[in-house]
Amino acid sequence: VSGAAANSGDAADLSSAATAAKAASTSAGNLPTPPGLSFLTEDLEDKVRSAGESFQFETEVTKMMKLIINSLYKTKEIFLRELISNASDALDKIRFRALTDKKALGDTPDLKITLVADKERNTLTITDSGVGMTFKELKANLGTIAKSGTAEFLATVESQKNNTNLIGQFGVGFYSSFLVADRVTVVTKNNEDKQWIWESTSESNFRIIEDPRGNTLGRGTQIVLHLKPDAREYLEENRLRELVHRHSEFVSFPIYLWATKTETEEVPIEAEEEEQTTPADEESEDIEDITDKAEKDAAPKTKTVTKTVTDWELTNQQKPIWTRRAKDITEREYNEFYISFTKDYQDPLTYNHFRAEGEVEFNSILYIPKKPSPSFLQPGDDWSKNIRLFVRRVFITDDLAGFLPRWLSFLKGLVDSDDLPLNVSRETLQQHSIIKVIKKRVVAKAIDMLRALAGKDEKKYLEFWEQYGAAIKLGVIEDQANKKKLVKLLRFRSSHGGGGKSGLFTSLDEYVLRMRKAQPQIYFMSGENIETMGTSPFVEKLIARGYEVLYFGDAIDEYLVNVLVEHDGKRLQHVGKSGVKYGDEDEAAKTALAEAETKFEPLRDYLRTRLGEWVDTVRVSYQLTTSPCAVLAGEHGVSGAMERMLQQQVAGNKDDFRAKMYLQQKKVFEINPDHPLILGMLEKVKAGKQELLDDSVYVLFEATSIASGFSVRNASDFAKKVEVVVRERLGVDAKAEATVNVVPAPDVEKRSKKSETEEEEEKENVVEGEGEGEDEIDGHDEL
Ligand SMILES: Nc1ncnc2c1ncn2[C@@H]1O[C@H](COP(=O)(O)OP(=O)(O)OP(=O)(O)O)[C@@H](O)[C@H]1O
Repeated sequence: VSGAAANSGDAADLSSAATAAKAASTSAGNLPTPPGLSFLTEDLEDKVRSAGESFQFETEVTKMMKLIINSLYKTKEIFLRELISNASDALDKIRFRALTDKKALGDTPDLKITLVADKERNTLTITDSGVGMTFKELKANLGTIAKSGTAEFLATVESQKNNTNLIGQFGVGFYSSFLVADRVTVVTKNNEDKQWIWESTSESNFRIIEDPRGNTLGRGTQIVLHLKPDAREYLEENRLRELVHRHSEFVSFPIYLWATKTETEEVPIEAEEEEQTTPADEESEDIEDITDKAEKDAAPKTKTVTKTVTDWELTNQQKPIWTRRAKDITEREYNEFYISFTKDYQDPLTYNHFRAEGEVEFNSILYIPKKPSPSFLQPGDDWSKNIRLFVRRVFITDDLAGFLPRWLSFLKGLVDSDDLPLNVSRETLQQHSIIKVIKKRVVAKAIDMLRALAGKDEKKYLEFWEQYGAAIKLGVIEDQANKKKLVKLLRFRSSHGGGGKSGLFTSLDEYVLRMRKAQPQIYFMSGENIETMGTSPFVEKLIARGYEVLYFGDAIDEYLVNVLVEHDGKRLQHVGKSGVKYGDEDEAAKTALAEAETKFEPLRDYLRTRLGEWVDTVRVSYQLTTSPCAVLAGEHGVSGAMERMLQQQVAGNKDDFRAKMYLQQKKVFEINPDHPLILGMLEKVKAGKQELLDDSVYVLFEATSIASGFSVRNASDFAKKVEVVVRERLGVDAKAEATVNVVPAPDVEKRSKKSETEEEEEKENVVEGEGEGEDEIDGHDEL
């Protein structure tokens, strides 16, 4: 091959380069060239470098490449999984197209992936007969980052430097080639275009040239990786075999490795060889002749020889795992399939493989990942690609927006339908009645899977609950049809079994089983953490009496109780809200309460007036034990946690009248008739000394509100009143003021006005300083 001719650049040279390439393709590298594949020659690659049109990578791509190289250097091997997965996607696309366009497969009907390692040239070549790329696609797909959300992803990963696991959760795609290669050449041929060559050395640009050889691929894409010195292991057949088994076993197209193997063969023994081994003494006796003849007949006519042959070796199974019988598949196979299918870095938490029969027939495997995606249940999360749809083993789409309800956005898997037509259009797919039935069945099966897990393996279910509990709660709120089943999957921390941090999880059914005789309500407390909920005065009393209280600590719980209302005929009752009933209140207790109400009437009157701005009901309660009083939300009011959420809502939208209305609801103030403080207050009121109580009552009310889970209304007022009360307690004059000794600041320093150049210089220094890292905080005036 003439390098000079190939480099000179006119049309005649291109055709000579093409002939040269074809010739070289018959003897490339150390192995015989695989039949049916042609490779780029070095001079043709030189040609691309010198004559190809140059393009800049999008900045995002350069960032992505750097990130991949810096964070995945320890798991370089994933490049092969990524490239095979791209090849498989491209094969899926052409297979799908061929469903409606018979000519799409043309002269390249074999759908396959091949791997060829060339030790001499130090290249690994991955070829597929997939859909290929047009010039436009090539330039866009391998030069920009088309996927929305990638910028966001880049920011997340960058903020968690070297978080290999995080980056592993996203397919890193084609750019992972640069983990092992310092130069990558891509040859591609799409039915709609000519064959193109793309080339890059991972710097800021890439080149594209029309392939001077014409169409050598038929259709598809060939990726040539020029391996870095430390990536030579990927030239070893064994290593490649092992990687395909580990990461790409379940790719549904055949993956062939061009490999050597030793074969043994029986070959006839040559004539001379035979002579050497046969005694031929012509002088011998007849009798000996006969023996010799017998020996000669018995002597082997063939021998075993071993020889090395090079051939395509099929490295993967391809029979889709979901079409096999569940009892023949090991857990390991399910897990490996999951990893290759989702590109997760760890095994799933659980899975369900089933065949639906009846109205519609389909196979499905559903998986629950161990950890949800970082954007799980966040605004903007997109889970439309979580379920892949196949029709009779043919991949149809992985874009099924609306297939899974939001609460199931963590579920991953596939559905392979026998009933949908193969040429179903992706656009109208969602409206297809069969899809609607499949959807329903999948949701039902997912619920079954969770119920089975909860019933079979409580520990694992709680592991699930810790990660996805909010999703189940969301399901109860949003999925009316499945609400009943989902309620059974709810778990809450409870005062049963110790409370506090060790508070065990319980289901509502278990709670109901433990309910006391005549107990009419399921008691719960809400708040930010279990410690404060567990020590609130309401909970305290209930626990002291032997009742169980559930702790609702998630923001979503506030919405949940609005929808849940009751379970098994028992109303859910916030213990910090008006309306708690025990069911054992007898006539005697009722009379005692009525008497106490009358006894405390003067104090109740006084409190209603003093706290009238915030409280509309003051009542006596025997529900308090050691606490003198408690603040509750009225029946239509909201808990402290909800109040804070609403406050934020109002801060963001001043016109949110509904939220404002809730916030304006007055509270219920309960007093403990057996508490000495309350009795003392009653005495003072009866003696007409209310003014002595004014500040203390206010302080008591605010402090009790805090203990009951609400926030203090006016912190500075509260602090002032606390001071008043403390002064009283210490006998310090209420009007005495602190001696203030104000030290005046030094005089203004005289400075001359800065020249413009000085100011510019200063600005530049500040900008430079900002770029130098977070530690460099010295010298900032504010600090
Ligand atoms: N072998 C191939 N044949 C055809 N097109 C390809 C091939 N490899 C890559 N592409 C195209 O280039 C695009 C970008 O590939 P890349 O691997 O970077 O991302 P991706 O495959 O879209 O996503 P992922 O991150 O899941 O791999 C692909 O979407 C596809 O359109």
